[in-house]
Amino acid sequence: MTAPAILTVEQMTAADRAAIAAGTPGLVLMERAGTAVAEAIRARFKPCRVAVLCGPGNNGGDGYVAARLLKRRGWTVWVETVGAPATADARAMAAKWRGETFEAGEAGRNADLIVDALFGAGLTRPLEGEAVRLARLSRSMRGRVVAIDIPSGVDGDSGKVRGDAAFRADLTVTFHRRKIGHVLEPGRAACGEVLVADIGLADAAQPLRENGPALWSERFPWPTGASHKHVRGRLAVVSGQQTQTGAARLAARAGLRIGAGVVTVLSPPSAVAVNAAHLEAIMLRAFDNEAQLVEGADNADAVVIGPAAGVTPETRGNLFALAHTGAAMVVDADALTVFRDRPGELFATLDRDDVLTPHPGEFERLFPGLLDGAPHRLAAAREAAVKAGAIVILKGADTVIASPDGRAAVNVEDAPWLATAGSGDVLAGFVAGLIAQGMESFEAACAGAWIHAECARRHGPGLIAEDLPQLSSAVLRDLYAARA
Ligand SMILES: NC(=O)C1=CN([C@@H]2O[C@H](COP(=O)(O)OP(=O)(O)OC[C@H]3O[C@@H](n4cnc5c(N)ncnc54)[C@H](OP(=O)(O)O)[C@@H]3O)[C@@H](O)[C@H]2O)[C@@H](O)CC1
Ligand SMILES: Nc1ncnc2c1ncn2[C@@H]1O[C@H](COP(=O)(O)OP(=O)(O)O)[C@@H](O)[C@H]1O
Ligand SMILES: [K+]
Repeated sequence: MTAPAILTVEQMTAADRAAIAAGTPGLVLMERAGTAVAEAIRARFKPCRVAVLCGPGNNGGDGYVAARLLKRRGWTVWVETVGAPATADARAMAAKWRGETFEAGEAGRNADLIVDALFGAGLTRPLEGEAVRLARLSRSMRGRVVAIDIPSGVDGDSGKVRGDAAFRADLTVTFHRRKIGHVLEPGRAACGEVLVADIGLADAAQPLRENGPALWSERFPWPTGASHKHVRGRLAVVSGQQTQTGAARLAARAGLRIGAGVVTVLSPPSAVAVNAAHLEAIMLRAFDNEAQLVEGADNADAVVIGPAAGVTPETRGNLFALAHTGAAMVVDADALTVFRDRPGELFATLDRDDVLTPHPGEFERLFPGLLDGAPHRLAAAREAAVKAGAIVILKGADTVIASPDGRAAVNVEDAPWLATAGSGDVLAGFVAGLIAQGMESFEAACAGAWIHAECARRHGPGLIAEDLPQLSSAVLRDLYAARA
């Protein structure tokens, strides 16, 4: 089982060319593409009046095919063009279309459903003129817009809108694999549901992967009959001061739930009483200086440092001290922010199996200008991983996980319920809990991020961070039942 790849436009074009070179004509690929679109529409909508908006390139070519096939099934269909067909394949498909054709804006009637076949991967400049008007119209047609390949105006390589207008679709039918523009915002939201249709192409090498069990489940660290708690993995979590202890406990609980055998909260003296009052299976050890912290983390396989740790010199010192213990570090929140003026010191301390878990604000503090300067957040995360020499989880609706060795994955399913205080602390605990059990750090980061989002999806509205560790049990049970 391999996780589905996510391609750049160039990789997609290469796959397309390879198929044509191997003997499948472009027209056959286009017929398959248009067929997939027509089938998807027939599966989701009742017969209605359809306007297929066809651009000059091969995206328009797919549109002519879909129009023909829907009309053959008795649907009322017309084509509205923005530019005459300009590629050989699009011209051939336009010639096979025998129905009504208008220049966009001249049909003089309204459709129940519009199919956006204006531009796909080949969009080279912002939408103009009539295309802009149609893109704006699509925004007011909720429930009635299908995009072919990608909503026109969205850049396939970044998810960004070229210029200031792009289509918004309810369903996007793309081919072979998702492209980056389907998974990164705002393109991701503009796509609506994404259906990936197989048109018989082969995969490219070293691509971005969809994050999901196929990527890591074969190497998930399940206990065996010979396991005992110390073998299962030891996790330590550094607590903040007296009034800031909840975040560390959330991380600790998450680590325990996800299977670490022994979890210890390492607490400054001021916070020992409050931590003690709230911990049961999780152990507690006080530390008053770096030496005691290292002693407390002795034998830990992984540590979490940062959640509500305090943006203080002590947090920096604690991180440096833990870096020498041999435990893999998951560095989150305050332990990221505290290096804002000296990120190089953090990077010099990290090993390649350490994990940084910044949200975009923390990312900007460590890698100033990188998010805005990079073509998209995947590229930013990849560059950050190389710079830091560690795994980077760039959090958000479209969470990206990147390794300095070039591997990268992205969460493709929505989990908006995670936008709640403390959920990031739980993520840090999940990831560290998996690393403690011996899972390789990139795969642990991917598994932690996917399980985190899956917990939220299963719970839905009303989720609070405290719910997440408990919710992981059902997700783990299903993964366990599905293991090979
Ligand atoms: N790859 C595959 O395997 C398969 C791909 N398939 C399909 O092909 C699609 C990609 O086709 P494509 O490369 O022809 O690009 P597409 O966007 O249709 O048109 C580019 C044309 O538009 C023009 N143009 C660009 N921007 C413009 C603007 N703002 N305003 C006006 N014009 C603009 C641009 O002109 P230029 O900039 O070059 O002057 C060029 O002439 C893909 O999305 C999928 O649907 C399937 O058939 C199955 C197999
Ligand atoms: N709209 C969203 N959709 C999916 N996940 C989200 C969304 N908003 C936030 N998240 C996730 O919620 C978590 C929030 O973490 P973080 O910002 O560190 O919050 P906190 O510090 O309160 O724990 C991250 O894992 C992030 O990816
Ligand atoms: K399109």
